[in-house]
Amino acid sequence: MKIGFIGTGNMGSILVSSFIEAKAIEASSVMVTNRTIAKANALQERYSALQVAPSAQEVIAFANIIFMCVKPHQFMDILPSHQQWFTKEKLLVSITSPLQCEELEKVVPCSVARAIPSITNRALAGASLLTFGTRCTAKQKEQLQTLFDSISTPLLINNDITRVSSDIASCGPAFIGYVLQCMINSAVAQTKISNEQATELTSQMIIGMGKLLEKKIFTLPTLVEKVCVKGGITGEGIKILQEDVEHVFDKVIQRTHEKYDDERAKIAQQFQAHHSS
Ligand SMILES: NC(=O)C1=CN([C@@H]2O[C@H](COP(=O)(O)OP(=O)(O)OC[C@H]3O[C@@H](n4cnc5c(N)ncnc54)[C@H](O)[C@@H]3O)[C@@H](O)[C@H]2O)C=CC1
Ligand SMILES: O=C(O)[C@@H]1CCC=N1
Repeated sequence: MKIGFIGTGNMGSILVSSFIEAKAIEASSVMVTNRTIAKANALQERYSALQVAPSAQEVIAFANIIFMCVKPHQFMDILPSHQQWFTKEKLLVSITSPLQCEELEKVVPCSVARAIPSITNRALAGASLLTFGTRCTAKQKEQLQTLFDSISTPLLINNDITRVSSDIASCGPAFIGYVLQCMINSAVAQTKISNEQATELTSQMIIGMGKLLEKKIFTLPTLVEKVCVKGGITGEGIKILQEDVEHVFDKVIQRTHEKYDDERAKIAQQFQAHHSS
């Protein structure tokens, strides 16, 4: 199985590194390209057998599975002009949420799937979100599922919960990372703890919490209950969080969905322009 990557920015590079390190693919079976070729060359420096191509055409011709790791509005810079290279037996995989498989199937003749990764996949952990287009064969589904099994816990999802699932699985590390950084900043500003000490304690806390959940020792609600000793100190802190944080994610989720709708509208225009040209 030969795998191609168009776009080796943040997520393209993370997927290449994770699949190779999980031994799901051999570096010699990978070909990548990127608009700024230096980013693709950086991957070759790490994995010498990996091939770098000067353009998307070589990658599509080489690979059975082609990951499109560019931003949503960049898809139409590439797909229409490369239609003849996406021959029927190939599988195009989009890693971005606003594009739906049905839309991509109208632009390329091959099979299409969507696999939204998470930065957590770089540690061969976390979830990924899979959606298969109508042309995917049983073999292609199995191949993609196996690839993502090696670096994550893949979940099959429908279009109607794509955005919210990606909010949790893919944006979640940024959201929770931001909240934890706020806790560190407040601790440093209000007490004598150093930034280094607060950061180390926070890192160990979140790693430990992840292990509790992984080992299914506690669920999130039982964990909160166990730490909140009746009449104790944690409960006082929780009261403040109830006032200020309880509904904050209503707003976060509303905002991400608004942005998603904007992106989908722009994509619809791009696709409309393509079909009527
Ligand atoms: N960053 C994250 O945690 C996640 C990102 N994604 C999705 O991954 C996609 C890419 O995101 P990032 O990797 O963060 O963005 P990025 O900007 O780091 O990477 C995009 C890459 O595509 C390259 N590119 C653009 N046009 C090209 C073309 N015509 N030919 C070749 N290369 C081209 C750019 O040079 C850049 O290196 C986005 O659609 C995003 O929604 C999905 C899940 C998580
Ligand atoms: O397309 C998405 O939903 C992901 C989530 C983080 C960045 N892009």
